[in-house]
Amino acid sequence: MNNQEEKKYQEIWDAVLGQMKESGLYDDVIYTTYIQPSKLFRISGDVALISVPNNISSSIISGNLEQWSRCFAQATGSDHTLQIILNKDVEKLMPSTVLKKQTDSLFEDRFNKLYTFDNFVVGKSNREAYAAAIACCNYPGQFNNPLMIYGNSGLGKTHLLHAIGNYLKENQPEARVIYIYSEDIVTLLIEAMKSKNVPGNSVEDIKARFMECDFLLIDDIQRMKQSASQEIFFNLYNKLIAENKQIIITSDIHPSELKGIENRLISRFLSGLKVRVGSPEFETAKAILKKKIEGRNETIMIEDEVLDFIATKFSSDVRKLEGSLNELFFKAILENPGIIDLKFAQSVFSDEPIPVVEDDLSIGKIKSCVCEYYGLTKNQIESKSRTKQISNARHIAVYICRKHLQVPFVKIGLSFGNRDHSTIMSSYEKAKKMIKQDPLFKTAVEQIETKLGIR
Ligand SMILES: Nc1ncnc2c1ncn2[C@@H]1O[C@H](COP(=O)(O)OP(=O)(O)OP(=O)(O)O)[C@@H](O)[C@H]1O
Repeated sequence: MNNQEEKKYQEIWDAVLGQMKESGLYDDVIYTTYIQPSKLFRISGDVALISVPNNISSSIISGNLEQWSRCFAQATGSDHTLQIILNKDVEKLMPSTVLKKQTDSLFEDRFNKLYTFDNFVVGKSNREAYAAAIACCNYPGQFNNPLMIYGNSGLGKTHLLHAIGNYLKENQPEARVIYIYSEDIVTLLIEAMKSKNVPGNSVEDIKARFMECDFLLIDDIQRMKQSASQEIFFNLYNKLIAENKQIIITSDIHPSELKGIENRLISRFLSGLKVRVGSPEFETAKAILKKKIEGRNETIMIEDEVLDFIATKFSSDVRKLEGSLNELFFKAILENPGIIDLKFAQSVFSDEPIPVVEDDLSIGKIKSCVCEYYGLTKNQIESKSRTKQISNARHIAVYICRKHLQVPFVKIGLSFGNRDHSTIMSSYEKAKKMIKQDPLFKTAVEQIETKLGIR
């Protein structure tokens, strides 16, 4: 109930009490003790709920209910059935704190100001999702409804939802936007089901509030698991779509793999646009790191090579990329190395497992092709062996990786038995030299390139 409503109820009830007092029906002490503390709790349709402190008050008022009803009609100008309830039962009719808090704040601006489109680094892995998000802001409900953004944890899905919210606030301030976690919708609907007789908080009321939105942004739909509320959500969802309200949903798995969500709902999700955000490729990961460093006011310098190292090591999850920066700067404050160089970074992350690098497929392909050419195993090419055949094969593989994938030496090193970047760099230089000096070596390189279809 808002303040205005509360004030109105107070005025009505004061008028009713005034008339009843004047009627002389009650002794002064009875009136002050048992009647004056009563309140008009709520008017719902043609029912008015009167709350009283105890059973005695209830019996006294109920004993002259007709007269009370007449006074009430005079005060409000219409007929109502009066129902008396005890204060202690009012609690039961009140919306739970969760429900109240959440419905009150449905349209609140909950967007993290740092999560904007400008701060979102766009690369191959997320371009589609970025473009679709912007399109939804500008053409709501028209093309991509719903828009499902899915992908592993920590890859920027929530960032995009917040970016939409921030963008709309700036460019379409009149747009009504709800941002909500899927489990909060469930809580809200279940609470509404429980308070079905509470005016203002029934399922229909909650649905009506959702219908006021122009954009519904639902984060982490994979957590929506309560079947009891899904029927209601299903109806609400259909109504929103029918009225061209733009729905944007994130999920950490492809919508077709969602568990615990009714098939008919999944098929609705599948009918919209589904865009995946993947792990950032090396350049994007590095650009994200740079962006995050820009946003910090660090005085300590960080060498570019270190960014290569981190971008290679942690690119499977942007949250980990950020975490690694935090860790680096934290350790740098403690140990004061002057500048954060590769050696320092390697020492900080020496316990981290060697990652499976995303582009490994290409590096892996090159390695396999070289191994096949020389009749070696993958273990041999990655080993520390310096026999001519094995080291030549390794130099060629490193050379081709660097030349054709343009990946940093640090990254190649991780795929070659976690070798140091300087070792890989010298392997590459050796290969370049041998191509000039040794025709057999040069032919081997060319034949392998031909086999790989890159010549
Ligand atoms: N392309 C990007 N540009 C800039 N920052 C990014 C990018 N992708 C992710 N981030 C940052 O990574 C962090 C994690 O992103 P976010 O919370 O959006 O991930 P998520 O995909 O929603 O993960 P979850 O599924 O666990 O909720 C955030 O700080 C976000 O700003």
